[in-house]
Amino acid sequence: MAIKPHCLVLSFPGQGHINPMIQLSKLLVHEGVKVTLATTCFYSNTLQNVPPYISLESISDGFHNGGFGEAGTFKAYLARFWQVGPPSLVDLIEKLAKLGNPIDCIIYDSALPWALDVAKRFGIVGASYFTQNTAVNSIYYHVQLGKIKVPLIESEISLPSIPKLQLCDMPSFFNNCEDDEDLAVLGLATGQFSNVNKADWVLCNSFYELDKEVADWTMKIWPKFRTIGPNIPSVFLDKRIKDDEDYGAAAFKSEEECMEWLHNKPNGSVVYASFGSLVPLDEEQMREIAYGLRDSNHYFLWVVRTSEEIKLPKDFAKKSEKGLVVTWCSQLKVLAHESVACFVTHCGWNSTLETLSLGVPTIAVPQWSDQITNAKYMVDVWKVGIRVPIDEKKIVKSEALRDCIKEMMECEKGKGMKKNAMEWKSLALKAVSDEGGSSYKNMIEFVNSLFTCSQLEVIT
Ligand SMILES: O=c1ccn([C@@H]2O[C@H](COP(=O)(O)OP(=O)(O)O[C@H]3O[C@H](CO)[C@@H](O)[C@H](O)[C@H]3O)[C@@H](O)[C@H]2O)c(=O)[nH]1
Repeated sequence: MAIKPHCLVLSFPGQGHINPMIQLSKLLVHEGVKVTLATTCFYSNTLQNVPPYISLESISDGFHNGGFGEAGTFKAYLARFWQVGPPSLVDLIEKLAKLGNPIDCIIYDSALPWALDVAKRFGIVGASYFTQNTAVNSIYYHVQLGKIKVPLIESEISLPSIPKLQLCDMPSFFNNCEDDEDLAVLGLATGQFSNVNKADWVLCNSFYELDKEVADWTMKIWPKFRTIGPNIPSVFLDKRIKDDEDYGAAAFKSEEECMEWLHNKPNGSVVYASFGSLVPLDEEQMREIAYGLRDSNHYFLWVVRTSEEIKLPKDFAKKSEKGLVVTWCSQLKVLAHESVACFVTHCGWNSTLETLSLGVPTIAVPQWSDQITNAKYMVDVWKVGIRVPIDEKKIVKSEALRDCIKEMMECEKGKGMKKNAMEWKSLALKAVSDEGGSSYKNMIEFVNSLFTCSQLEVIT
């Protein structure tokens, strides 16, 4: 007879959220926990290849035919979701209980704080899961407390356990929060902390060694704060989960042919560029990136999502002697490929953890939100990257990008950053290793607590 706790893992609809949460789900299953993964109805229908051992369920956000797109604005989307989501989550929990599948714990995306109230209503464990950097979380927490104001008046800010940050290193909203949409996203970011002090656990997709000071500080605020990352497919780090080489939750289709293109390039010769799943670039920025990559005269592989392709300059070939543009790729396989030398990145938190875990130095072109602060850490704290300067219109010019690529690929500075990135790779691996790694120990502590929680299902 075996006893398995049952976790409901609830993700905000978005690639940057579902990727680490599905990875967390796989780890839980590997440690003997039963997992149901849930996200919104529309988003769950777009997911491809969720592993069969994870049940997929959905809740309503009020927009069954098109998620954000149908809502028109992000503000309207969140308002409706916050109204419809909680009762829909209640229905799901009741449905699973009726089917003989009661939930023992909800691990909810910290962006959905109302899920904790639902967990409390059912008397089950509520664990908040943060998909962003601990330092960024601390910044938003201080906004929630009213200790930092937006927009920021000071030019520099000092927070406990974080290096002094200039205004230009703070999440984008501190500089530019003029419209309702930015305010809605800022509200989402600070709302993560509205009730987190009541959470039974506060989990974070990071690892202790990456930022010990802020992790120690956070543990003083929330004693049940634990770093359990990097939550990336196992093949690229600890290899504990067999054949786990893909998140399995892509809403985009990967163009696998780019792997063949990479195989034919010399080791350490290719610049990989991607701006994640969400942020649109404006046409001028797209043109400057295109020419910067081209003029570097190095091989480049660039991900331009289908919705962005229209903005490519008319004279820019998607396939040329030096370059290849694809609409999506298996980013981890690309970063792990020996021909890839560096990563031109928007510094989304998943891309940041992935590049550190695979020892690839970065050329930072942050766009928005937490990406700005992640870039600061890449350059000044972890020392794995160069940030491309912006002009007075906040555009990265092609010459600036070209020069940074040349510096990374052709100068001693680039070699130093590669060395540092390889050291982070080794620390990330140690953190998830089952031989006493910090994230591994934290994960086991959390899982063990689930095995002792009250509403356990007995499986014969
Ligand atoms: O061709 C591609 C491009 C991306 N990815 C994956 O898509 C994810 C992208 O995530 P991330 O790098 O975090 O970027 P966003 O999609 O932009 O993520 C959003 O969510 C993140 C987590 O909250 C935030 O840090 C970002 O600022 C926010 O834009 C990563 O796992 C990538 O490996 C691919 O698999 N193939």
